[in-house]
Amino acid sequence: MSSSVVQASGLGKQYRLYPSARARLRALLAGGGAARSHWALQGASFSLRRGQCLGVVGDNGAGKSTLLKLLAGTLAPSTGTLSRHGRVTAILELGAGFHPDFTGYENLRFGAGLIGIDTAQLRALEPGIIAFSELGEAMARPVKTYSSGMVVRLAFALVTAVEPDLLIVDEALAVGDQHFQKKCVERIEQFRKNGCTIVFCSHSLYHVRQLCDVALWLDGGAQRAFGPTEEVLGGYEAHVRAQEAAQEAAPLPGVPDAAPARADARIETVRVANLDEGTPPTLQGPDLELTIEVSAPAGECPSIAMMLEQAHGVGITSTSTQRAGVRPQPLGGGRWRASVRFPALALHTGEYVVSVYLFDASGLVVYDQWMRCAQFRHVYADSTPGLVRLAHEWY
Ligand SMILES: Nc1ncnc2c1ncn2[C@@H]1O[C@H](COP(=O)(O)OP(=O)(O)OP(=O)(O)O)[C@@H](O)[C@H]1O
Repeated sequence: MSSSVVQASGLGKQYRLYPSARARLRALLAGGGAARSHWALQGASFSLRRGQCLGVVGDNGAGKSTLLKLLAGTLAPSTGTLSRHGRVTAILELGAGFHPDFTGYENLRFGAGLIGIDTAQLRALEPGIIAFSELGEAMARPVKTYSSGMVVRLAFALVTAVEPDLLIVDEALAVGDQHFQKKCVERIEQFRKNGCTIVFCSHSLYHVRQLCDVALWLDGGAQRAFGPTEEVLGGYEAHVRAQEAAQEAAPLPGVPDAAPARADARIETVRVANLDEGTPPTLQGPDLELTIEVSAPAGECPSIAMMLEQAHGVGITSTSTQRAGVRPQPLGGGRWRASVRFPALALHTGEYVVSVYLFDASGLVVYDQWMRCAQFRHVYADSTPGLVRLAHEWY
């Protein structure tokens, strides 16, 4: 038997938007009408095994909540199929189903029935639920007298009283105080250790990195990527940076404009070693190695330089043969070659670009420049946040 707990195929949710409530009513009564169709989610396809933790990421309005509600069964899909195996518990809009005039005890009984806990089971579970919620005598008060944090505590304690096969968690946990958040995360972690499958939606990429082994990136309702967390978040972070830098491609700092191209002084080829066929290609292996061939005016040994920067972000480092005190290798006929290697490239997972420069012998005149001429993806196995791994020691 397959160990898949969730299997989604082509899952989509379409809403019909009407210009006014009156138009909506008219459409309901008479059929048709001027509805505009809006796809909150389209074509989500993935499967999750027992014990996997999925992080759902994306910009505001990307369709994350819609996907979680479909998985939880509180929304019906417009397209596609979804199969779920075992007990499903959703921590969505926590406490939204509580009745404000009922006491904590009454809401507990009422809520337990809704999530399939019968009276005998609740009797056994109730002391543990109340202890976890830390509500004590407040349980006898109407829920309308509770703070939002107290409502979340009661709801979380109830819905997690029985360990599910699939746990769906949205950002509701951000409501509680730090002490309670920690308890919630510990309980979720415990479930996970016991083999529970978890779907977790968050704007905090840090938490997605900490908790999830797979991630799904939604963009405008469409599934952009699904796979190992670090690979998906790398793509999503590049997208976020691209949006931030959308207006201008920042010029590289400190490099003057190139002189008009001359036939006898130009960059001929730039080659990055060990790239695969992807778009962008991924660097295979830990080293970044670049080989540059140029033409230079007769009798002049040029300086060859390169700059490495984030594809959508900051410059990282630059180096030149002149500064390094290295003479490019003469190939004859005014052609020169230089190679540079960054052993065990000390960058975290992300997309990077290389620009290459040809300077005169003094390193002052830019003969030619190939801006952002090679883009690649670098994958570093450890998912620590940040850009670069600096040498350091803890003591
Ligand atoms: N009931 C609804 N009727 C019409 N459109 C809706 C409805 N619910 C959501 N949408 C739309 O569907 C899209 C996806 O919404 P959703 O709430 O799933 O996004 P999200 O990724 O969870 O956003 P956020 O991060 O801001 O919570 C949005 O454009 C939203 O306006």
